[in-house]
Amino acid sequence: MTTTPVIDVDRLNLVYGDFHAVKDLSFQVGRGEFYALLGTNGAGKTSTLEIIEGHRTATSGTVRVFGHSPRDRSTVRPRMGIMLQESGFSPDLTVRESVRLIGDLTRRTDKAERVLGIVDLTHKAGTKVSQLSGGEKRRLDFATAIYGSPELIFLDEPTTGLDIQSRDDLWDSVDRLREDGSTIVLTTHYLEEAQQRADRIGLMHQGAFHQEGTVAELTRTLPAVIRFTLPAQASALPLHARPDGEREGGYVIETFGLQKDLHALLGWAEDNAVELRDLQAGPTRLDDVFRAIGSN
Ligand SMILES: Nc1ncnc2c1ncn2[C@@H]1O[C@H](COP(=O)(O)OP(=O)(O)OP(=O)(O)O)[C@@H](O)[C@H]1O
Repeated sequence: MTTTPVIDVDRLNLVYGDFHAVKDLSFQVGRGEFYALLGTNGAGKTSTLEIIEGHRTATSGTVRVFGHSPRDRSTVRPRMGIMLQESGFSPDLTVRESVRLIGDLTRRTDKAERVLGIVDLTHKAGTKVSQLSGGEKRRLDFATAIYGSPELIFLDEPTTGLDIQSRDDLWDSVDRLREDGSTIVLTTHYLEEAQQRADRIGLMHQGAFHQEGTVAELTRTLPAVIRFTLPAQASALPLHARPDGEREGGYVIETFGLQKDLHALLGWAEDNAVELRDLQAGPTRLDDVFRAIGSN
């Protein structure tokens, strides 16, 4: 990376009592990057993010955000938007007051009406937080994170509890922020959201990286999969197909040469006048990379 990274984590360790939660973790996030920090439950993602966000002190190691210590709040906080897993808004404040409070805290300038419009909460501006639905609270969290269009935005499980339309709207807003140059750090258990958007993924397990890289780099460690169903009367099997186990008459081909094997399979079906039903073919999904964590 030629320019100073927005986030620079070097041999970070965090110990809770006698439990080593984050172990010698090092990674960087570049300006404008969309970085997803993913992992199994208890892997250490939240602990790591809390240190980067300045909410928690590391046991050892160095963390720099925009070249500064995250504990240097007055320098760093105005440049960060944070959407935590659980919002900490006072239930007695109205929606508008909550947004303005974050504005005061971060010393960013913006209009509450603008961000409330983005998350479709304009009509709730005068409503108390305690009277919002779960999804509306989540949208308020997002509105406060993007108030003043910060350079660096942390999204911790941003779409949990959101309906499809709200999810799409949220990702549209994130896309626009990225076009304007914002850096995004995402944690989520909805892996397809990360798979679709992240430039790079840090996949944590038991306090350390299991893998780090682009989606393509992570998924190419496992074979692509072709699935299909054969009619009962089919006598021979194509290529190295094996029974699916989950579907009667279903077969699976695992391959590191997807295009070549798919071509061969279609040729075999043509030559043998066999109809391949429910044919699906595609690269490994991030879910499969996750499932493989425990097995290697
Ligand atoms: N305050 C604490 N005191 C002691 N142990 C803690 C504390 N906070 C977290 N832990 C432990 O540290 C480990 C990492 O927790 P962390 O919340 O960072 O994981 P995570 O990757 O965010 O998990 P999840 O996906 O389940 O939210 C867990 O085993 C957790 O039980």
